[in-house]
Order: sequence, then C-alpha cells, then structure tokens
Amino acid sequence: MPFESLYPRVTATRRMQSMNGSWDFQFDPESKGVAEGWTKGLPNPTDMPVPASFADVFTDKYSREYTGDFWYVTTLFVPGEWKDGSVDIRFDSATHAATVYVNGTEVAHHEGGFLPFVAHINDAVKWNDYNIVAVKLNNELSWQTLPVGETYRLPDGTLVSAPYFDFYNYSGLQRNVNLLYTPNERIEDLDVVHHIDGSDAHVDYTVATSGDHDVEVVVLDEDGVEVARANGKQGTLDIKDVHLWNLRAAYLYKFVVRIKDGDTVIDEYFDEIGIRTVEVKDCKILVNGREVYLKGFGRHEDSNVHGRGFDAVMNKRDYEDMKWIGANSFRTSHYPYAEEQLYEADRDGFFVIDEAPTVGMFKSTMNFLGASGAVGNDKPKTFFEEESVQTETLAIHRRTLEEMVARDKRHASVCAWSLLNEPDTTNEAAVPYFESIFDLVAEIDTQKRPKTYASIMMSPAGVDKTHHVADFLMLNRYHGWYVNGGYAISKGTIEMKAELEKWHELEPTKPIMFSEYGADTMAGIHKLPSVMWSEEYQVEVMKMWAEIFDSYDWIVGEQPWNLNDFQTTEGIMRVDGNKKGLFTRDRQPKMAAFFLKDRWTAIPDYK
Ligand SMILES: CCC[C@@H]1NC[C@@H](O)[C@H](O)[C@H]1C(=O)O
Repeated sequence: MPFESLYPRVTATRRMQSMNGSWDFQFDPESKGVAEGWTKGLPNPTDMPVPASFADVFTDKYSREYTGDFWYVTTLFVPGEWKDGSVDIRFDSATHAATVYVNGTEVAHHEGGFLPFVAHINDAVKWNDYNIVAVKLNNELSWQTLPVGETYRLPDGTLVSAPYFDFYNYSGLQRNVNLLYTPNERIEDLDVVHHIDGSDAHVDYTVATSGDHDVEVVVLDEDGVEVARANGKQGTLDIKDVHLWNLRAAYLYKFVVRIKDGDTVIDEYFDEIGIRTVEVKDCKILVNGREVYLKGFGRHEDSNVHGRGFDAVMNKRDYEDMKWIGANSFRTSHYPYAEEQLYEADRDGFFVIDEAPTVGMFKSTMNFLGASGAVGNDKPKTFFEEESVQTETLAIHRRTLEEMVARDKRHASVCAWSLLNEPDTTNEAAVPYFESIFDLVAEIDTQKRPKTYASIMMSPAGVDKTHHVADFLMLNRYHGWYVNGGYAISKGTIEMKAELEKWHELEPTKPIMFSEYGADTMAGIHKLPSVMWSEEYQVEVMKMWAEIFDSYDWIVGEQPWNLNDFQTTEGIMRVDGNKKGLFTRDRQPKMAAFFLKDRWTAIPDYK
C-alpha cells in the first residue's frame, strides 16, 4: 500500500505520463459490461473529460442523477523501454469504487472514492504498443460505504442515491490519473518525526524500499543548500539553525531519498517537508510550542459544472480568498482532499484538519428531507447499534484511515485528524467503535498529531458518549439557524454558553474549537431589519458567534460553514445547494466575509 501513497514525481530514475484528457464513457445500468466485453471497448460511448465529475456536464436528469455501474475506457501507449521496471497506473481517486482492466485482464480493485490506488500493469500490457485501459466504477451508497447513505429503486427500476450527507454525490474519475515508471527496486515510503531542540531540529526518519540496497537521505534548504545527510533506512537528520514551518509563515525543506549501489543511484524520490511540531496541552493547541488561534473554514471540493472534479484554478482562488479574509486553517470536510490541496497548504502555511470520508453516520440527519429521501426506516435509530456497522463498516473505516494517514502523514499542514463528521454519539454502541479507530490512528501516526471528530448538535455535552477519545473538541453548532434562528438569536447565545460551560466541566484540559456554525444566505438578498437568508442576517449570526468565542480563552478556533456555497442533493431545504458560504459558489464574497476579514486580520495566528 505505501507506494500508492507516494505522490507521483519525475526524478532521475522515475517517469510519469498523464492520462488526463478525454476518455470513452458509458453507463452500465444492467451491470452487463464485464459479460459483454466492455473491458476491451464500449459499445456506444460518449466522451468524458478526466478529471471531472460526470453529473453536471449532462443536460438530462437520468444522466445527471445516474447511480450504479459506469465505465471509462482509454487507449494507452506503453513505452517498450519501461519493460525493465515497474509500470503502474495511479488513480488519485475513483469515486466510490473501481475495478481496472488492461487489455481485458483485471489488474486492480479499490473501494473508497477519496484516496489514491495503483494498478500494476506489467503482466497485462503489450510493450511499445497501444493498450486498452478500462475502469468500471460504481457510485452506490450504503451503510458500508464511506460516505454513508442508501440506494433505492424508483418504481421503474431506476436506482437513486440517498446520501446521509449534505453534499451532492458527485462521482467518477475526479482527480488526476498518471502512468508511472519506477525501478523494480524502489522507494515505497518515507516517514518523518520532527523534534525541535532550541534552534536546531532532529528529524527521525524511516524509509521503506522494495529491496536490500542501502539508502541515503539528503536535506536541502530552500536555496538548495545541503543542511543534513544520513545513511540507512532509519536514522536521525540533525538540522542546525532550523527554519521552522509556521502558520502563514511556511518553510519547506527538500528531503531527497536515494537507493544506492556504490555510486549508482537505483531509485530517487523527494518530498517537500516543513519541520514543525503540533500538540494539545492545557486547553491549547500548540504549533512549535506556541499557542495558535485557528481562523478558517469547513470547505468542499466543489465547483460549477466540474462538480468535485479536481480544479487547480478554483483551488487557487480558494486559497487567495482564504488569505484575503485572514484565514490560517481549514478542515477537509468531509473527505480527504486532493494531494495538490495539501501541498498548497504546506506552501501557504495553513493548519489543516484532515478529515476522513466518514460522514452520514447519524440516521436522523439523513439527507435533510431531501427529494430523494433516504428510506432505511427499517434500521435502528442509532447508527452504531447496527451489527454490520460494528463489523464491516468498522473494517472499511480502519482501512480508509490507514490509507489517509499513509498518504498525508508527511505534510506539515496536516496538523490534526478528524476521524468522523457528525456521528451518532448518543448511544453507548458508539464507544467501542470510536476507541477502535482512535487507537488505530494513535498507533499508525508516528507524529502523534491530535485527533478529534466533529460533534453534532443533536449530541451535546452530557449526551455525547465518546468525547473521552478526542484530544480536542470540535463542535458543529447552529444556533441562529437550525435552532434559535431569526428574532430568537439571542436565546442561541445563552444556550450555547451553557453548553460550552458544561463541556469545559466535562473536559477541563481540552481545548474546544468550532468547525461549523453559520446561516444559509442568498447572495443579493438584503433586508432592513434583517431576516433569515439575507446577507445582513449572516453578518448578525457571525457577530453572535464572535461574542461567544471571545468569552472563553479555551476556545482555540473558529471555522464557519462554509467557505463557499456548494451543491447538495435537491430537497425542500436546499435552493440549488447549500448557501451557508461566506463566498458564493463562483467565489465572490458576501457581506459577512467583510465582517470576518476585519475580525480575523485583527486576531494574530499565534496568541
Ligand atoms: C446540523 C448539521 C449541519 C450540517 N453539518 C454537516 C454539513 O455537511 C452540512 O452542510 C451542514 C448544514 O446542514 O449546513
């Protein structure tokens, strides 16, 4: 698995060829593609850009809402000179499940739509010739998919997605696809643990390779000057007068790893790594031993027409908007984002709460009365009482966490993990499940980053049964919107402060941050006095929350929901998507963004 977690790079020994572009595409509603030979070509394809979600490119309802099996097929030339090494296709994601075929031979299967996997193709290719690459995907949701939902049939047999989450179930080959060449003896993993020692740093490292030759690691500063070197697959790199990575003041070293046979370089890989520590202590979150205050957002990878398709332009605009407003952090709600997003956060010095795609584990929030209305009423009211959740879903969750940590562990920006969003923690059945996944991440994350989950308002202080596993508390609360909205907003302050004081009593040493709060706001609606949905009201809600946050020194961060308006399932509570953005879906600020800009530019990143 580790090789799949290494971000693809070209080096002196590695080659890479993009497979992005136009692929053949066809729905397979009767799941007959394998039997009918679609692995070698589609009978009646259309063309589909990769990377992209397929939904919003279509103009007909059947295609947009399609749920079930669907295929992508392309022709791939594989250079003959690559025969002496390992040739793999890396899918940065395939949502939600994928089976890969080369010239009709199955070469990979992966479940989980937000993390990479590779298909090793040496034994299936025609060298120095054209090959057929076919990918069969499926986007159905269940209690054993992450994210969680249901799939049901209309009377005419059409499958319908019923997400238990408030974002559109976009799917497809939504991130980059690359053909990779690496030597047979190759670097497969790099792990680093940073220790700050006055003005110096000591970096414990571990390299995994597929062979027995020795390894060297060289560290270069941003001017390309060597600052440390070590030999062996494990060791410590001592960096004098270290330039630490900090919030909004990033510094990245280049760690160059080589497998060597004497002077011959067998394989070379590098990563850009910021040196920092992060910990929770005495109701504070500390980066490099200094107390931080997090200002930022819950986000989505979401944009018009592209859907959840990787969009470097939109990502760049999002970072520029976040820098403009004075943010220093974000949560990858509600799934691991594209690696390019984390490299951007490394470069810009953003504190990232890296969230697993475990959303929807609370039946009563299923789909927010969405038009497609989830139908699992035959199931127990609390998610974790379901036997299949305690067995199958837990196994899938653990594997997903292993993949997420393996992929993201070197990023300086990844400063904390969120293992679930808004799970049902009202019932004791959640406790063993939570302890299993939190113990797992504690074991596999060598940097021992703080871990948490986003707490839902239906499981408040005194009801929540699992808060003991969290290193810090992260609350999603909606006074001023779902409760105590409009003219009752003042009641929200009273109730929220009462709950916060109960949380502090329950967990007196743990810092608390808010990972969601806000109000749906239609850009352009103005009312005096304000009414809900108006821009003026969103400002009032932000002001209400600001007063609450400023009342307690153990509140360490504020991340309103959401950076941008985003697409959801249609339903009576969504007006072409969720409108809680501080920016519109085309990334333009609403009135409340200017309030937050004034507030956040006056709050230092470090207390
Ligand atoms: C009461 C739960 C609120 C909910 N939290 C998860 C987000 O993914 C949704 O978008 C947000 C909302 O309804 O706006």
